[in-house]
Amino acid sequence: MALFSRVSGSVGLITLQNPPVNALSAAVRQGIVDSVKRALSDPEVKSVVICGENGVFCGGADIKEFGGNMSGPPLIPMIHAIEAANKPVVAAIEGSALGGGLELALGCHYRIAHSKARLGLPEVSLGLLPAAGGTQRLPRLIGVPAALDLITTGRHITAAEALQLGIVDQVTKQSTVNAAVNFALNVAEKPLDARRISTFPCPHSSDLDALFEEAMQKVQKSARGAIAPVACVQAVRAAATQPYNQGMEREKELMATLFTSGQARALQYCFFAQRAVGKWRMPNGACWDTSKPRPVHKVAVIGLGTMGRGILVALAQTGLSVVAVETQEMQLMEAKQAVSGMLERGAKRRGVVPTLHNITYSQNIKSVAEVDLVIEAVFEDMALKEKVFQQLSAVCKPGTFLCTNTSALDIDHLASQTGNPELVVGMHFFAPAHVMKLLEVVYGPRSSPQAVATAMHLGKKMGKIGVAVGNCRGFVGNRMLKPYIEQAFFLLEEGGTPEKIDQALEEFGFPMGVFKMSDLSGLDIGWRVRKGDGLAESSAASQQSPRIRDGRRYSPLGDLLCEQGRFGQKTGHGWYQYDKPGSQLARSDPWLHSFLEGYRAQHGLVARRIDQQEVLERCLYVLINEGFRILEDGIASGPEDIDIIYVFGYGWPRHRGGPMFYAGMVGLAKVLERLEHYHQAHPDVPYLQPCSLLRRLVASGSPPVNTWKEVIKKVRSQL
Ligand SMILES: CCC/C=C/C(=O)SCCNC(=O)CCNC(=O)[C@H](O)C(C)(C)COP(=O)([O-])OP(=O)([O-])OC[C@H]1O[C@@H](n2cnc3c(N)ncnc32)[C@H](O)[C@@H]1OP(=O)([O-])[O-]
Repeated sequence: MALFSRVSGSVGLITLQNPPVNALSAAVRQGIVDSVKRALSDPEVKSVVICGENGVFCGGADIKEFGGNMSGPPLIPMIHAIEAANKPVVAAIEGSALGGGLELALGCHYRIAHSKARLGLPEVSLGLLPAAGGTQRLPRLIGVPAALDLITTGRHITAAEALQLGIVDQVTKQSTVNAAVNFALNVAEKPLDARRISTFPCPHSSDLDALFEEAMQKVQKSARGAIAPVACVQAVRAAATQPYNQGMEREKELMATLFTSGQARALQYCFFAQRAVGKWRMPNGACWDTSKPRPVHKVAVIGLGTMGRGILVALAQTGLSVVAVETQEMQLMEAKQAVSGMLERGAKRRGVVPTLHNITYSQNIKSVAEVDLVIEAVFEDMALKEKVFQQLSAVCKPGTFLCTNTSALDIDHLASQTGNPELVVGMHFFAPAHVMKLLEVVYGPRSSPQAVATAMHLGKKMGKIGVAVGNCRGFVGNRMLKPYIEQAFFLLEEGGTPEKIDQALEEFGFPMGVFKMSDLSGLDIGWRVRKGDGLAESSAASQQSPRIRDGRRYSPLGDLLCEQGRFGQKTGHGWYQYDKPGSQLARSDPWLHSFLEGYRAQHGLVARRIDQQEVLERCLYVLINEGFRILEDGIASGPEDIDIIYVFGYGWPRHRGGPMFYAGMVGLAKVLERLEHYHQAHPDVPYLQPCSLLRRLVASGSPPVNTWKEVIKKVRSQL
């Protein structure tokens, strides 16, 4: 709702009230409409201020309402009525003015912002556009290039930038409402014609066509198939080329297409899923309410390879005091130089002072004795990690949390190397760790809820999106990746090429296909794991057929490439060729194609044409199938966990909502039918066998993704 009051004698104060962000729900819109009417009809009121309760102006339209039947007064006429008012209306912006919140402010005649406020039109990240006049007013106010930037990226800007762009008239460090009321008193009798943004001409640059052509190419390149950024450019183009009313019609038309699109549903699902995973819950019911994090003042990072360095940078940037341990002197010196460079560059970008002095470097593990939490990031080798955990357990003060950055190894086994297994959790960062948002917080059967709460809290402080998951080989992300990569290898055997398979996945929306990704991360990593598992035996040494392991189909293609020293980008050759070791531009490699032909001939395989649909179905449905197994096993507490892990850690296109949401969009029955089909064709591939949870969901009528948790609970209670 919205509260109306009269302050300072003649100022009508309208306060939006809808905690926590004063979203424009039907009740709030009704409250604004009623309050504006009251203010305009009250002769004692000479000017009006609109503000939000509890230090937040407005977080925009109520996203929860998008899924249902919209009721209450619509936004557009409400904002028009404010702009058309014959008494000055001032927006007092504290906290956030986002989406419909900023559009409401743009309908006001003046805008005053607190210096800490953030403003923006982030609708594009929800698959929409600012359809309450935002695409038409903002270019008229700040010009086309700046408006295009804000509307197509959805980025939030500071009050200082908003002032510089001309979005706000004044920035204050004091009480914004007081400043706005004083401002309103001063402008009470002033004429308003020059303050109604919809009447402004849109500032024109000399070559509009070239400007929009360039903007369109830019968004199409970065959108990876998302339609909202394209619609945003089209709507701003209407502002630049058509009268206001026609522009509004175009905005409405484009919004109607976006609003009902699957992409908007997927992106809005991601918005809520991201917030849902922050409210983690362990199978025993532990969550924030029951488990408070312990304060962490001093942290240690053990091992300063690529991952350790990234983690160190992310920690130092939070302002925490960090002890960095690397036993090899050369490696320590190199790391120190690299980390300082990363911190300096990061600080320069953000216009802050680099936090180099937060770090103490040491070669001695005993220097971690006084820290509150350790993150181990040594080489991915169980014997080495066991030793480190035994040492940590001996040297750390009682109560120190011991975390491992392993990407797949058994957390419980590592916990068993220590005197206090309840203090051990996984903190699985993604490379580069100071950039990537995702953090899998992995609890073993003995991890205490407080250890999980502390790791989740520290992750949040580091700007990460933490997802708490159970312990199993590869946890959630890498466990699901295994069958995905396996299918890609099988498709190569059957006639595919790395180029065609990658192209199908990139057209789906991944930033890079499976083979380019594998070249980037290094083929030797998977090879080492397969060797450890006894799978990647050289064909001469092996007693079994090179294409079968334990009665299951196996593809030795990756192993064969590694035997040739082709480890990907770092060696200049992998599934593609590169100009030199370390180069990033993947080029098709004729050697690889003739190698594949020779391999097929050797194994009596006849290449067939594999279309895009088969690539997507086999690679993605098998990954989704493993996601259902993870849910069934209770490793992830809900589909949101899996989806957020894939969107933020593995490049799954956000506008497709994550693998589990996508399965719902495709139709669970269809996913099941295609898996059955492929499993029949490849009975020796167990990953293709549909998971029983998927069967149960289909049998229970394929309920929507937000109700799966209930079905899973029932399934698990019956076990
Ligand atoms: C014609 C249409 C044109 C206009 C379209 C729009 O305006 S589209 C909208 C354009 N606007 C946006 O895209 C802005 C979206 N919002 C944000 O970016 C951030 O929430 C924030 C920066 C406002 C506050 O960040 P923070 O870290 O302080 O807090 P937090 O993020 O944790 O959220 C706290 C709680 O509030 C909830 N909630 C939040 N916003 C909305 C909403 N609009 N609606 C409903 N709910 C919303 C959120 O789910 C969470 O609920 P929970 O889990 O506690 O039950």
